[in-house]
Amino acid sequence: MKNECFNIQNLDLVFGKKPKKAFEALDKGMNRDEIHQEWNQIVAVQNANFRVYQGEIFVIMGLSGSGKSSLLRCLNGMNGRSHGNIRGQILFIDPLTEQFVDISHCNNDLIMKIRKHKISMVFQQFGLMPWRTVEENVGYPLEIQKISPSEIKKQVAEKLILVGLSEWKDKFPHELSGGMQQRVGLARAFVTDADVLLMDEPFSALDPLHRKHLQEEILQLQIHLKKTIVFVTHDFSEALKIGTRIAIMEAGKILQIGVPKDLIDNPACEIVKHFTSEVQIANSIYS
Ligand SMILES: Nc1ncnc2c1ncn2[C@@H]1O[C@H](COP(=O)(O)OP(=O)(O)OP(=O)(O)O)[C@@H](O)[C@H]1O
Repeated sequence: MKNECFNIQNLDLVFGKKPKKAFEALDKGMNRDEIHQEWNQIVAVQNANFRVYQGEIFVIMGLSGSGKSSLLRCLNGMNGRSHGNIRGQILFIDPLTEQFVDISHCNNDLIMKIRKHKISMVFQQFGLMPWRTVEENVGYPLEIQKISPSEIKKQVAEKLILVGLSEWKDKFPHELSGGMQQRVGLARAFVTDADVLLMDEPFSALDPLHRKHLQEEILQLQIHLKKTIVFVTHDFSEALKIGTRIAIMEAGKILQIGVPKDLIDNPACEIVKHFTSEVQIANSIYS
C-alpha cells in the first residue's frame, strides 16, 4: 500500500464575492459558464477528488484557464485561505510524522511552518528578490532556517552547478534572461529540505535544451531524493515524460487521472484523446 501525501476530497474553488451562491448553483447542476453569467463567480476548480502518493511526480495538465494553477495553489493553502473560497477537504500527510493536517482549516502559524519546511513552491514568474544576487536568492530559504553561512554557501554552490549557473552567482536577477531566472527559482526550490515540491510551469521560459536537462534532473530528484512533486504543465509531452501519474483538467474539472500508458491506451473522453493523438502524431513524424 502506497503512502498518501495529499488526499483531496470533493474540492470546489470559487473566485468572487458570492461563493455561497456559486456552491448552491453547483449543487443544482449549473455549469461553470452558467454560474459566471448568472452570478459573476468563477468556478476555478469543480469537484476535484484525488490522492498524491509519496515519492511520485503527479502532473496536472490542461489548456490555459483550465484551473491547473488554481488547484495547485490549494495544496499549500494559497487558494482557499487568502484568495478564493473552497469547499471540500485538502489533507496533507506529513511524510515524516505521518500526521494529517487540514490545509484549508489549520491555523496560520502551522501553514507558515509547512510552507517553510514541508511544501516548497516554484512559480512560473520566478518570485526572485531583485535586490539580492543569484547566490543570495538561492540561499534565502536556508537563511531563514538559520543555517550557518558556510553551509549555505556549500549547498547553494551545489544547486547552482545543477542548474548550470555557477558563473552567474554574483549577478542580480535583472542581469539574467527569463530562462536563467527560472533556473534560479528552481535552484532555490531544490535547496530547501521540503519533501514536497509544488511546481507551476517551472520550465515555461526555458529553451528546449535546458528544458530537457531539467526534466531529467526532476526525474533524478524523485528517484534519489524521493521528493513528492506536483507539477503543472500545459505541455502533454512534458507530462508524459516526467509524470508518474497525470491528471487532465478542462474547465475546472479533472477529466481523467492515470499513468501515461492508461491515458494513451484508454482515453476517457474526446479531449483526452485529442491530447494523446497529437503526441502520437508528433512522435511518428520525428521518429
Ligand atoms: N486570484 C484569482 N481571482 C479571480 N479569478 C482567478 C484567480 N486566479 C485564477 N482565476 C481564474 O480561475 C480560472 C482558472 O485559472 P488558472 O490560472 O488556474 O488556470 P490555468 O489552467 O493554470 O491557466 P494557465 O495555464 O493560463 O496558467 C480562470 O478563469 C482564471 O481567470
